[in-house]
Amino acid sequence: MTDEGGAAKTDGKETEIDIPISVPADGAATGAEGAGAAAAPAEGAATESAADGAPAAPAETPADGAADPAAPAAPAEAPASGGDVSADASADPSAPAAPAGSAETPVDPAEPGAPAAPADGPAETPAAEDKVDDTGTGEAKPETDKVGDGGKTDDPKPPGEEEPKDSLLCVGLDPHKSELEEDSAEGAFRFCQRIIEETKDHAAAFKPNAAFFEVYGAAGWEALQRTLQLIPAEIPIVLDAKRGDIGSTSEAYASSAFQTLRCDSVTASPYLGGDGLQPFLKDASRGVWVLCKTSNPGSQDVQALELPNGEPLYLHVAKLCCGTWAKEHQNAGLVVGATDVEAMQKIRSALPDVWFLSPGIGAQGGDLPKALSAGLRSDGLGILLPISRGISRAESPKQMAETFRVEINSHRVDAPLELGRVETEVKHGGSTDSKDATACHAFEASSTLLDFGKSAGPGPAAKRPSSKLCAAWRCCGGGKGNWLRNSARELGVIGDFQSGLEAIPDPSLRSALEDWAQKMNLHVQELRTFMDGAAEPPVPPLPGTLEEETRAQVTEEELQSVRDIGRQLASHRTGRTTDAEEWTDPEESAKEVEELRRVRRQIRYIFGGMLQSLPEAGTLRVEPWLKE
Ligand SMILES: O=c1ccn([C@@H]2O[C@H](COP(=O)(O)O)[C@@H](O)[C@H]2O)c(=O)[nH]1
Repeated sequence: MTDEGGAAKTDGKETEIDIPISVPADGAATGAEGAGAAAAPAEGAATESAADGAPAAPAETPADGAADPAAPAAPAEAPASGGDVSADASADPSAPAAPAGSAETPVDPAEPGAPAAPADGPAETPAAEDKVDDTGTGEAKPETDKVGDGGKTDDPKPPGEEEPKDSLLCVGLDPHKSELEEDSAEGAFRFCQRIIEETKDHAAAFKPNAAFFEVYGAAGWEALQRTLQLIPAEIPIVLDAKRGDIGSTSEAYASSAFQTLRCDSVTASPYLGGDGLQPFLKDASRGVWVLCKTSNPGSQDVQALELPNGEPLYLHVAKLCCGTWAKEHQNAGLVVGATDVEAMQKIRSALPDVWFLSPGIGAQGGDLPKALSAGLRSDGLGILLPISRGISRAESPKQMAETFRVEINSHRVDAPLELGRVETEVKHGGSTDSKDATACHAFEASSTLLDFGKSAGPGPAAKRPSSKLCAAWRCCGGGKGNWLRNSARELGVIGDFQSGLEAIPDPSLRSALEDWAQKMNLHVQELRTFMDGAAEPPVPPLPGTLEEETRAQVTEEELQSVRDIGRQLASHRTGRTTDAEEWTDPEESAKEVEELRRVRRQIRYIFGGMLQSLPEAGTLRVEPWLKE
């Protein structure tokens, strides 16, 4: 699932894909959405019976489902109204669709190309005509009819104009028997109907777990199919079925998940190897979430085994999967439980762009802030957080979904800085200078912004370099209203350019950074005036005009100056000077010196011969010329 995974279309709307199966919609989250932070889950709890991590979600008893502490039964009558949830098509690159993300090819956070897994955008679904009739009626159901009301929305917006969902929350649909009003397939269906209806405005994706339907036999399977049809067409579906078998059997599993059930992505086990996953991976418009480091305590038993090279098995799986098996379409994401922050960090360091599906928040006790800090990509995306009981068992699933979404988003603001700190820690071999890291992060963000700004512009999301950051810069030159708002919102992520600069000891570097920060803050201010409606964004210059050329030149110059600052900053970080020679890799320079010596020998040989043959040769002194 890479952000570049291409445009994904669902229901006629284009979105950029980042991940394999449609992911969360738009990027940037600002804490401003509502504060209400949900209480952070108990730290470190990784057992199911541990503290309940969800804001106010009841802790789970060991035996799932059985002794459920008075879980409020879900009223079953909620009508399935259509989805008016819109996937972010504009700013985001990353709507979850399929997991994306390649191992070795870091996708540009800001953009481009999130790992094929949860793609930054809904994965394409097959055309309606191609769909297999799964209704038993003999009629193929058009994709838009996935929504309970026939796919209609109250206020349909033209493609590209939808409001961003701005969520990384994946609502789990796990109809535990103990939570049903009626222990039957119909009871399971009604439970899901209510959850979908109440949470769809906050869900970046839905994740039904097949087990809870299969338990009711044929009627349960039918309930699953009916449930899937209630999910608004623009919200991607992660089928949690943990498939994977020998290739020929996986073909049937893949066909069941993608054609029969029309899900956008599916969870699968890596332990049968690449051939067992290929049937799921071969369709670029679908995604696979490969079980990498699961959220249960027993994941330590096998997944964490240490390989001879010192690497845990899960890390090897992650690299193999995203770097080799899913290389072609980058449509694999990784299931990395939010209960193991260390594993999240390790995998994130190795695979900066891959999407994670990270269950474990809520009933399993995962620590949300820590998980986000460890797993978010530097663009504030890259994780889908599936939460089932933490939402379904709340008195109001609707409110709980909102609380989770807001809570998650509030951490997305800080996480990149925190990531920067972690990176710096690594680079410094353990010593931490978080202020310095803050500056580094800010620099990186701005440099990305400039890079993307150069090619950004209004137009179909899939054609833009995706990213929120790009919009931020260039939107001064004329994004559409929606895009502009998104951009400005996204600036919340990188808005405080000043922070930490006073900690830079080198006065010239500090002053360069301050100049740059001032400039970036002016852009932020300008964007805010557009956002407030106090000013209209300027009409973008026509391509090829003098104004356009001047703008391009200014951008190029600024880009250069930001790069210079970057070099200084890196120099400050590493303790090396910016002197070009000292930056040279010693091995490389040894090779270069050797090559120069070889060339010099040749010159000496050729010219020496020529000179010797000249009549004046006897009076010429060649050696000094040929000395170093
Ligand atoms: O590592 C994994 C993989 C999958 N799951 C599934 O996610 C949900 C979690 O439910 P909660 O109620 O939010 O704990 C459930 O369907 C699991 O089977 C997981 O938990 N961990």
